[in-house]
Amino acid sequence: MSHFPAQPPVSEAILGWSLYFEDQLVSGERHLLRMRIATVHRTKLIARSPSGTVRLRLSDGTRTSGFAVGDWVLVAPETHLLCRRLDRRTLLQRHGGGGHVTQLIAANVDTLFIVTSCNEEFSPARLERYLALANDAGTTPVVVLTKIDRATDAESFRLQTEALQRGLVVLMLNATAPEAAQTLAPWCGVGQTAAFVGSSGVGKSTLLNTLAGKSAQDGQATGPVRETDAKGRHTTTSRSLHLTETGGWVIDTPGMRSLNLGGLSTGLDELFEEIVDLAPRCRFRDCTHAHEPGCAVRAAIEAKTVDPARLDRWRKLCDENRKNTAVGTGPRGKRVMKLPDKGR
Ligand SMILES: Nc1nc2c(ncn2[C@@H]2O[C@H](COP(=O)(O)OP(=O)(O)OP(=O)(O)O)[C@@H](O)[C@H]2O)c(=O)[nH]1
Ligand SMILES: [Zn+2]
Repeated sequence: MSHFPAQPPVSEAILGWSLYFEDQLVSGERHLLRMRIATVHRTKLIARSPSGTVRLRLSDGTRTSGFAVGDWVLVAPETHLLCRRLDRRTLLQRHGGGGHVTQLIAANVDTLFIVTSCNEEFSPARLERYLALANDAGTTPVVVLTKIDRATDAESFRLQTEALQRGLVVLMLNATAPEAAQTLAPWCGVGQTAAFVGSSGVGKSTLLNTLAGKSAQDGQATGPVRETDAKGRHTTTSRSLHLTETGGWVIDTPGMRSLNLGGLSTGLDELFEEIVDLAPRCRFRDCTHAHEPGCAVRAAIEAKTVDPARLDRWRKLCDENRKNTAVGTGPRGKRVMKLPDKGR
């Protein structure tokens, strides 16, 4: 029924299999095939196995929305029936906003390449959202600054980016140059998985094609499956897993325009460490760093060791996260807060 272009055979190690997943197998599961979800559609799941790509058979009632690109699954050898999803090492997920639906972006991702350009597209506030997402998912964020060939002040973009999180790796490149693959190669080694996020036009597809050794014609521009949305428009909705020339995997994440934060645990603390670290030195344990005497954060702002804009954005993101973490029900304007449903 479905036809797929021939895929080169790969080993399980290249596919990203590790002890973390091996340890989850129970007796009676060793004969099952181990595959990684390559694309998630509304009614079907496509998986990558060491020998190629297959469409999985799903038992009645299986909802594809519970799976993410990059997931490891166990599959019956002959029938290709999906038996079980293994626990994820990392999970990138997006909050729907308004407190409701969480959308799975990708699973078992080691590195999140956050792509932005050295031009007016650059926004510290947007980068912080992606960083919080990466931190919370357990993935390593790497910011990729593109279009350095068109910028006269690329260095200032690098400095601004490095100030966003302690120890943050920032790469600078021209996405259209072949050397770009070399710059990203340390995060794309055998068995490693990376995902790309960023606004439209920053160079994600260009980088993905370079890493996967594809030309623009057979690459990402024509790669994703197009589906028709509710308004009859064609939108690129599917994320997919691509093998890189260095033995790693990259996942593109089309259609991520806005990024609402919600349900985060430690992601924001890691991002705003310079502020969080100071709080225990404030006179009051519940200091809001707004007007209280003896506030260590305000003192640091006075001393110019903390950027006041960071304090503002930290507050805003914490508020947003808090608001979206509890699900609002009841009529508008009179919100009854309740905790998110169990087992989601
Ligand atoms: N000069 C230069 N052009 C670039 C660079 N990065 C991307 N471009 C160009 O910018 C345009 C958009 O790049 P894409 O790779 O399609 O951007 P994208 O992030 O995949 O965008 P979407 O598919 O809309 O999400 C293309 O014409 C690229 O050739 C760069 O570093 N330097
Ligand atoms: Zn304070």
